[in-house]
Amino acid sequence: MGTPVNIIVGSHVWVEDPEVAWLDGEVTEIKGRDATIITTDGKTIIADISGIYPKDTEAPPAGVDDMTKLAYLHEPGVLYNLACRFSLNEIYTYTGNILIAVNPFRRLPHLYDIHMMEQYKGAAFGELSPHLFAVADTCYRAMINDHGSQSILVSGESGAGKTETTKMLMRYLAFMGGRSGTEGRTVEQQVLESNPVLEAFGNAKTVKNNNSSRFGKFVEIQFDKNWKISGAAIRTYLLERSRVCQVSDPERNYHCFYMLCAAPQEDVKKYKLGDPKTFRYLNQSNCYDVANVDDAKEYLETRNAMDIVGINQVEQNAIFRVMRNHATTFKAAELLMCNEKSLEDSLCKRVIVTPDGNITKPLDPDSAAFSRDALAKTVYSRLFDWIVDKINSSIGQDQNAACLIGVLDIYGFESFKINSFEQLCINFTNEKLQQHFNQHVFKMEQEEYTKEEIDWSYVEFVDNQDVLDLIEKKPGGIIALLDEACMFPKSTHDTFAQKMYQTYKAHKRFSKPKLA
Ligand SMILES: Nc1ncnc2c1ncn2[C@@H]1O[C@H](COP(=O)(O)OP(=O)(O)OP(=O)(O)O)[C@@H](O)[C@H]1O
Repeated sequence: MGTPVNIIVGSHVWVEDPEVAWLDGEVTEIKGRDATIITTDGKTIIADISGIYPKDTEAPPAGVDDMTKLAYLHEPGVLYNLACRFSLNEIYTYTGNILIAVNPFRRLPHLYDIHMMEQYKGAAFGELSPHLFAVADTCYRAMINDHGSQSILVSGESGAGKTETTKMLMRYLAFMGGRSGTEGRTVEQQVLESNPVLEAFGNAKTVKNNNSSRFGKFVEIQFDKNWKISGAAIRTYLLERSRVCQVSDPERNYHCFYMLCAAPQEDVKKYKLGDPKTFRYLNQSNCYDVANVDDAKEYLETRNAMDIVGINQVEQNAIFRVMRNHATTFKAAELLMCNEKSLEDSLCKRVIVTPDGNITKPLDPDSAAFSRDALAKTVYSRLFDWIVDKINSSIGQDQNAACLIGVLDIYGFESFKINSFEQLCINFTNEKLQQHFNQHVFKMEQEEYTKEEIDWSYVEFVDNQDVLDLIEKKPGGIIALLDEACMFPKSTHDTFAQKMYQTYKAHKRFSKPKLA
């Protein structure tokens, strides 16, 4: 995007650098497609002319508060602008009506206090410094003025600050639409207070974030005809199930397991607990503690938060009993309140149905371990859904709500050394969101330009419809192929991979890995 410019000898440019991403410098020579650049820090770099970008030498040193004010809107220009602002503690920057937040990794309480909220209340968008309160305020006013529901999408990679941002957005909406002087706990208080419970069961320490949300969340705040909050609902998506049985160093399983192991003595006895190092699902990683987190204290706080969101003592007991089902089948059966023999049989034996009757066959240890893990994952994810349902019924929904504001806090794109079905789902979701974004920002903008007969040929963007088709098309997409493969008893990972290589041989969005 931006105005195309010719790069000539003497141009100030950005050139890619493997260590610091981009370096700025001056072009001293151009031979064919090769440009020689002397960087500001004295390096000489020869780069292909298509990979260098013009630098705006007249840009203000403090950066600009809206990227649309940049002379050149390209990656190095955007990053440099964010860096200039960040060095002055300005963590927010606009791109039109989109807000970019850079994680400060330290508390900035003055940014979010009540005085700040007062300032943004009713201020026109862009009038004050970029801030998430401005986004929430615009959203609230748009709901009132257009009488229409609104939503805010919070996206970014793990650790970028999505959950913190979501919490602040909710605080602002509660500030605008909350009811004062109501008896008991208000809807908005309950929504905010449900965070510690959801985080105990849905968050874990990962490489990137000590408190990483391992699920997506859509919080719907409902408003009545006086534009006061009248109900709320929390919907969750894609809880990472594999973490329940598989954790690699230096990550942890879900926080609640470590909290439970650090519970007071009477609870430790009741749930037959012990040192986390003695549990298979916890000891696959050497990480048991998180810096500045006291699991014993968190346990008590979580129980307290459960009281607040309406999960009673009997239910809390049941939750912790179910969670603590991974040891021997004897303890698991007792805690799950089921018959020990039936549980053992269902994990260690397989029933084959034949015309002459059923044959029961013992499973080999690997297959039995697979059944055990499958049970643990299913139980945990159902428990999580149950907790979310419980919170929702305790908060209460307003069936007659006039409008709602939704805040979506969902995983960003993920690419690990080993990626599973979970990453496929997460990345597919993000492709969908990307398309929605494209449609919203670019396609609508182009229509506006066409209507006003303005040339928009320079507004380029990559349409990802072909990526979506590759994954979701019925029939022929990857999900459809996988569905089919799951129905063949003889399918293996390998036969499925071969099928994909063959089907998508010529697809430009699909490539076969070089190593098997
Ligand atoms: N606005 C902020 N002010 C101060 N600290 C912040 C802010 N945003 C994020 N942080 C810090 O960064 C950490 C990670 O942020 P957060 O958990 O919101 O990331 P996330 O994008 O939701 O990550 P994940 O996808 O892994 O859940 C927080 O625990 C907090 O310490």
